[in-house]
Amino acid sequence: ENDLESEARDYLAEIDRLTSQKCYESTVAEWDYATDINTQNEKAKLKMSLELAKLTKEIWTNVTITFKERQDFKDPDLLRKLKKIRVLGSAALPDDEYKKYAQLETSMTKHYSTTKVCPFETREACIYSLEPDLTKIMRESRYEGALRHFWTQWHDKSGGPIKKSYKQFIEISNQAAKLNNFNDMGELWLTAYESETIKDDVEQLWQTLKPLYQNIHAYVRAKLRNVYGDQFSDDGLIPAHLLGNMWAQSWENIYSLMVPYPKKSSIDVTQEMIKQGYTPLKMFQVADEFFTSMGLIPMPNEFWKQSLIEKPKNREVVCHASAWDFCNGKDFRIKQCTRVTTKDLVIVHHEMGHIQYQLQYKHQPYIYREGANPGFHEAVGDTIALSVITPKHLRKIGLLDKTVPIDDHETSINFLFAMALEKIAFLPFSYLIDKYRWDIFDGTVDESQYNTHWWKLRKEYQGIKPPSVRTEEHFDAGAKFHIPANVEYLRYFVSTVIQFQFHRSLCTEASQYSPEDPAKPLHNCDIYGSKVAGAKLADGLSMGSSRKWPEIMKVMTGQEKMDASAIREYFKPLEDWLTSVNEKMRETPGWN
Ligand SMILES: O=C(CCC(O)(O)[C@H](Cc1ccccc1)NC(=O)c1ccccc1)N[C@@H](Cc1c[nH]c2ccccc12)C(=O)O
Ligand SMILES: [Zn+2]
Repeated sequence: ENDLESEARDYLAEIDRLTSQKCYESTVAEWDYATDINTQNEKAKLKMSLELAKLTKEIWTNVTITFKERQDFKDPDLLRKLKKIRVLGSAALPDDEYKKYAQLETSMTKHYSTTKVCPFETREACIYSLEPDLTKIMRESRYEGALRHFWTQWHDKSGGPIKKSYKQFIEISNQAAKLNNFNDMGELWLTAYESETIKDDVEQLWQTLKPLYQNIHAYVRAKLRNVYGDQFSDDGLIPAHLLGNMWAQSWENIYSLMVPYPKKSSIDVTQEMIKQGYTPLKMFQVADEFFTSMGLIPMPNEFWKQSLIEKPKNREVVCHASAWDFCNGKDFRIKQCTRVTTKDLVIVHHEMGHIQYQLQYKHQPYIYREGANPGFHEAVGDTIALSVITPKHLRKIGLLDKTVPIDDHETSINFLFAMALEKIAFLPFSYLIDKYRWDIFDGTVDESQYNTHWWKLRKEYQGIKPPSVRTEEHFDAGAKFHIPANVEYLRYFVSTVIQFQFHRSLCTEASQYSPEDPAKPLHNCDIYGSKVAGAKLADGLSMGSSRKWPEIMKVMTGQEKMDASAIREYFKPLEDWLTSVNEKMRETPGWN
């Protein structure tokens, strides 16, 4: 066998040890900063981040010089590892450029995480935070003036001030991409999907699901017009501040304004959770118990000791939820400013899904300790949450009264409608975030058009409009965490589609669903306690990114492709109901 090949294998093993140690130190510094935003922690974080970048670049240099494109290497696994190491990302930048890049990203995220806004119709101090204050107001308030005030305050104060930084950040990002032999950073991001056709595949999925979205949009528009009549004109658009969410990305919070069958149950168990004295810790324990009921890995002791699951009172933190792998196979944490709500119970499962994935692949070499593609990582927790949120499961854990009927048609429509407000409404949003950034990265749009382009896409894909006049003084995309924090977003669109494929496959495995059996519809499936479903999920997750994702998709679902058949099957009863109801209301789907 080629002795250079065995030398390469030994070097890669050495990389594992070197990188894991530096990764641990850098992640600790990152955690200390994210859970206590101050100058000292910021400096330490930036210092460690630069050191990790230097090490990564050193390894890349050795690999590319010593083992440059060796066609004679036979071992496919070795070739896969070398190919992955070659994509350096921002670490390709020269030190001073890298420092600027890291500093910009840190300061934009700090700005987002610490922005405060002023109260409505009172003279109180301007100390309202996004979490929990504005999130609660956008969820609960039905007072249009207040919704408009807090929407405008947040967008003006969080986005506008970082516009210049973002422009610089884009430029340095593209420099990094070019150093990796890509045209722009958008292209580099897409390499994570290892597919020539990912953009076309996503566009195709969107075209398939767009009619269902437009049906939901038409129904919601009609119902909101009944409540906020004067806000509506005949342009067919929905004002963005009326959808129960600061970014109009998921609409489940306005369910109570438009329940299809009001006499039947709903899946908003927030009141019941409060009544039963639920705490954030209890929510995490309930989630952990779901995973272990399927034979999956329990959260380790470190997790319970080190996680930060409530917003501290005495210091600034990055409240946007995240799940952390400290690269040493032992230390895993979640940081979440948890509130006792149904939505946060779903988010707890979402975050714990990330940790479960990290636990499942922790034995993999460092280079493979990631999702099969970024969408897989986002889909794990959401797939579990699809079972948790069913009336059947909520009953099992005592959050839905046993006497409440759950198998009749009306209850199903109520449930599917609530799920569509979360999942279907989310599709155009999760698609346009990166379409927007691809257009900036590839130069289609420059900073003089940042806000115009944002609202062009928001209208075209979501059929929404801003509640107040927006100009190029503003930077409304910057009001969404993932833009200042520079987190790729296509992963959530991919996740929304594939989580239903995972759900259908695991439900079949758990004999909770069969296409022929009308008594076992997909939306009623709860895989809780199914060891066979757990084993199938673990098989896929434990592979990390050691194989191309279609191979792992096949292990988990029997098919290799992303396809919309599962999500369409899940929502089919609702789609039929919506079509007929919209016709009766003479509500024509779509907008011009
Ligand atoms: O952003 C999140 C959750 C945060 C996260 O878990 O995805 C987090 C984002 C993040 C990435 C990088 C740095 C900081 C934050 N991702 C992770 O923690 C994570 C962990 C391991 C691997 C990959 C990502 N959700 C999206 C939308 C979303 C998708 N599914 C959901 C379910 C419930 C609630 C929201 C969502 C949002 O809020 O717009
Ligand atoms: Zn996530």
